[in-house]
Amino acid sequence: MTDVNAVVSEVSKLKQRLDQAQLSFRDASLKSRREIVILKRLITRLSVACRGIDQELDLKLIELRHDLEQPKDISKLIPRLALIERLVTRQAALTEQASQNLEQHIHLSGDTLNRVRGLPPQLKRDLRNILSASPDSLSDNHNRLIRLLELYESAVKLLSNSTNQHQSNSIDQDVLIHLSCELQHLITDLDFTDDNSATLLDIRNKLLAGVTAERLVEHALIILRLVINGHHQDRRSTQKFVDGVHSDLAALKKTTHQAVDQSSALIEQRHTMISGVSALSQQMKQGLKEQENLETWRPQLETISSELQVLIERTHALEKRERELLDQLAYNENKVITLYEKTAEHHQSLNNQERKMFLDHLTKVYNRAAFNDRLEHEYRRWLRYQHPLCVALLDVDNFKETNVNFGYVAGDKALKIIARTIHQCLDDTDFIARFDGDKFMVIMPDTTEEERTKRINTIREAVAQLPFHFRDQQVSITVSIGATMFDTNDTPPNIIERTQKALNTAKSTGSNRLSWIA
Ligand SMILES: Nc1nc2c(ncn2[C@@H]2O[C@H](COP(=O)(O)OP(=O)(O)OP(=O)(O)O)[C@@H](O)[C@H]2O)c(=O)[nH]1
Repeated sequence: MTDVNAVVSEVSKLKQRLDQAQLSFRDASLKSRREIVILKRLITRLSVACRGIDQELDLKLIELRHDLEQPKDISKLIPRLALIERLVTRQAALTEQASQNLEQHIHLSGDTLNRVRGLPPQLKRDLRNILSASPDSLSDNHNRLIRLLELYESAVKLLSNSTNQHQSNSIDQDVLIHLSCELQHLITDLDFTDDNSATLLDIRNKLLAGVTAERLVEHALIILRLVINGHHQDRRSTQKFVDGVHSDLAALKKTTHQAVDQSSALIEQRHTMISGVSALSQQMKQGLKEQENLETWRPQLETISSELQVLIERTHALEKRERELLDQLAYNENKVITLYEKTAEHHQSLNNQERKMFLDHLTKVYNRAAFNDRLEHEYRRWLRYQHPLCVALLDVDNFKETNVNFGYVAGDKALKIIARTIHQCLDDTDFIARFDGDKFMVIMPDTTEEERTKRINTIREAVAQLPFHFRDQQVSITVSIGATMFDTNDTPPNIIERTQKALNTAKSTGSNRLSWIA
């Protein structure tokens, strides 16, 4: 019994242990399933987090996820997990390295940007903040990098804006100076003798002193208005003149026509009268031949006499009308003479206007248009005769200073005196023109080398000796000269260019110099 009881108790213990073992197995298997779920979730998250960083790691994670879905012995996956662990560890090292590189690049690029000039202070402050921050993670560095890129973008925009603005400003400035010079030339070519001369002088002086773009446009508009008004005035006065001539001619035509009609009528009447006189004379002749007794002839004679009397009276009337006709013709002749004088005057004033178009209004020497004409003319003569033909360009030295120190009115005065002095040093066959601003061109045809060199040097010395007095100061003004001769294939444009080159050489060696380019 005891054995049986012992066996029973043993069995019961065994059963309890079996139950316990079963319970623990169930627990373990439950735990294991939970752990597999957690592992799966972890691996899925890891795949998502690491996707694209390392291809091998991506592949291994995909395989592991696939295996985890299979009813396999988990322990078999341990080598795979170990491999993934190695790959992840390797990737961590690589990421650390990349992070350090990124950090270095951020500092390098930041320093480069910091050295760029002209950036606004706020941008520099932001940049310093980025560079001084200590990043805790790769994503910190990513954020810094993004911020740095934003600063670069702002800097590039700012700099390209200011470059464009600078370029467009400098282009505007060049265009402005060019337009201002053109406008000055235009003013110089306008008529300075009419009511607008004060306005034109005022504008020219302002342009010389330098103007803004808005002012330039305003001045250009004023000049345009003056030119249009002048044109209208010219048109009106020409119209008036032509209307006057036209109505005078119409009146002349009418009176001349009447005179012609009257002359024809007078001729006819005279013809009738002559026929009458000749008939009476015939009657008298006949009577003298046939009549023997005067007393019987008397009544007939008295008729002839009274008819003659009538004819005489008609002749007087005819003479009176002829005199009137002559008066009318004399009046017409006077009218024609007056008309001729009027048109001759008009012709003269047109000629004067044309002459003025070729004169420089300030210095009263010829202007550039006249110079171009004359140079062309002399060039054609030179082509034909091959005589020595010298052209020289004279430029007042440092003339800007004269304007700046003593004002434009003093500058104008100096230009006038210099032009006159150059003119006085020249021969009658020479030619002088104001070429541009403070530059004069001289053409000397048919001179020997000695003559032209002497003449040019005389001009140079004469100008240098001019006693200018501005604001109680004795001022010395000099000119530099570039000269050349027409040769072989030369044409007017390249001669002008060569005088300019010669002048530049003269100027490069100082003031009051002469330079020749053969
Ligand atoms: N008073 C006055 N000045 C003029 C006239 N036309 C041009 N100018 C001035 O003449 C000066 C010419 O200057 P530049 O020829 O460029 O220079 P510069 O001072 O003479 O110097 P260099 O020619 O190098 O010796 C400018 O200041 C013009 O404004 C004018 O009709 N009257």
